[in-house]
Amino acid sequence: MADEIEKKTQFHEMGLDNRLLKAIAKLGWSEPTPIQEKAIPLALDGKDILSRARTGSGKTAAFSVPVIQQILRAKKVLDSNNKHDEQCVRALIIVPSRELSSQAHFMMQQLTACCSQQVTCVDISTEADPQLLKPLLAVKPDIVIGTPSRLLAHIKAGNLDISTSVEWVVMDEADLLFSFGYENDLKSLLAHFPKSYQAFLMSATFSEDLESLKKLVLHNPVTLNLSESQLPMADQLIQYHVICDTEDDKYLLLYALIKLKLVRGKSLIFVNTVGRSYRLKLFLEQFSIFCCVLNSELPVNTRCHVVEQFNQGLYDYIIATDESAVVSTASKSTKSTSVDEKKSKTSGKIKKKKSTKMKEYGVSRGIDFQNVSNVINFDFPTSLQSYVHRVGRTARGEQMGTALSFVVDEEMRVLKKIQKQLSDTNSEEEPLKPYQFKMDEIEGFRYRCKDAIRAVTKNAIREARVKEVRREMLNSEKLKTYFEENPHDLQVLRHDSISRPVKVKKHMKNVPEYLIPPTLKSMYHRVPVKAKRTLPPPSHDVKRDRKKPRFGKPNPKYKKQQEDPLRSFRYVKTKSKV
Ligand SMILES: Nc1ncnc2c1ncn2[C@@H]1O[C@H](COP(=O)(O)OP(=O)(O)OP(=O)(O)O)[C@@H](O)[C@H]1O
Repeated sequence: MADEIEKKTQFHEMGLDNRLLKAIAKLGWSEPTPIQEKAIPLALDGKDILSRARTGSGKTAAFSVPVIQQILRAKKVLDSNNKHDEQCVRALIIVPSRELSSQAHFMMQQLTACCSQQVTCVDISTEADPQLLKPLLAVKPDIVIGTPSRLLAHIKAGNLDISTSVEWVVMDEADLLFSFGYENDLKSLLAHFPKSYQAFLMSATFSEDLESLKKLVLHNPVTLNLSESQLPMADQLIQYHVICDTEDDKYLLLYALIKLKLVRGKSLIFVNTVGRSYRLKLFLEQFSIFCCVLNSELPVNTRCHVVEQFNQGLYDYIIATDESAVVSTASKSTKSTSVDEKKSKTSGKIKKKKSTKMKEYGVSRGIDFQNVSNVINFDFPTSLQSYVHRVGRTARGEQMGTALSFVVDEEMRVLKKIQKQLSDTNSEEEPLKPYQFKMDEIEGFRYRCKDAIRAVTKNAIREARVKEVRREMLNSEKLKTYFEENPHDLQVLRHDSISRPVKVKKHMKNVPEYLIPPTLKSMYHRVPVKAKRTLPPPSHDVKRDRKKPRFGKPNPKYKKQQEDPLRSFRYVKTKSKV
């Protein structure tokens, strides 16, 4: 029987260079993920690949490993022929956003840690001015990573020539390249490609855009469409939904879950609009629950900074806005109603607005937030795609994760739809299990909660948004010289940014004993009170806290799960309101 079980190909059986194997070992990866196991050998065999694998399944390394391996191999051949001086750009990694560019660069750096002298890599999305990166490109790094527009800008500026030397082209998050509005840039870029090259298209979803790209870029490709589910299995990712009677109940529940330490570890909280992200941030801050916001309004520098700080453990909570879902629904309904159609035909403005929004599609999409224990859908997403991408920010790689969705009456229809779309035909269980929580047990919190909701006025939200802009100005490289010459302006700006739109209420930081529900008392006191927040705080490491299962194989020794209140919560198999 055991012989029948197909043996998994390990990294060391793929013919990889020792330096690469050493780097993989350093990352603590004991075995390849399914997409890596399939894609790496095919790529090393010279095949073009179109690959779809679920979010968080290790696609970045699935193309990075073979690219590095082939560069090492090519260099070995050159060395043996004494052609040491033939340095050139050999691989292009094309990504749809600057965040993803620096992420792919970071992964490349980690994988080339033991051969960084031999394989060089540059991320050209860091600087807007092509001239600033000219010296870095002049030495012809082996791998160049960037967005289509930045690559094109450097080609046009004469800093980069890809017409003869490039042997490997990768398009990561390929389906987004078109929806981010890069179609024309991509087509122009293609005109600079050499006649023959090996190409990989990586994506978490198959779409029409991907089909178009496939025709443009790939030659006779192998299609890898991993038939795994869109999200990790229930032993790695546990999904709950909780029905809230009113909008205020969402605030009450989140506040109580965090304060009662039922939500532990780093969490991403998703809302549907930018305004709501500031509203929630200001609400939570009154209870000394500090978090940062991530939305498409923020400049890309700030967004990268937020992700960096979160990954370093400076914050435990990010409130992310995922307008993509709202926008795509809006565009669909525009198509389906004749009245709206007329409107969009007559009003060029509407169309324009839509396309800029599409460019901003999902600021969190594809981002590898590190060690996220929980994804909380404060607002329920409006499509399956959006749900999958949000929830895919947790339980990444081999880690465990929990997704908890708050649902009010108006969101019930979408919940029902997503339950159906995600359900396993062999099981009667709903994928998003009902999270049993007795709201009346936290009634005592309601008075404080109402008070805090009231304090978040429209003015306070506007001030919070302005504050972000001020902060951006303070961090701006471009304004540095101006502030050096005008120190008074800098002082005023600094002073302004200290004030808070809504006051932190110190007495609301702690939960008095009488508010703790009797059923939760023992659990509440078992969890050690966090050390006073100083920067950097002790980051909550999921790896440390939770024994992880290997890919596809749950770890039987996994015990700590029972200690995490969210994961160990028992759900009752009664039908929810859905
Ligand atoms: N073989 C492996 N073993 C364990 N962890 C891995 C392995 N390969 C990658 N990882 C980790 O898994 C996480 C997710 O990887 P990656 O960002 O490449 O996923 P992805 O498939 O590109 O996701 P998305 O579609 O959301 O961008 C990363 O933190 C990475 O370090």
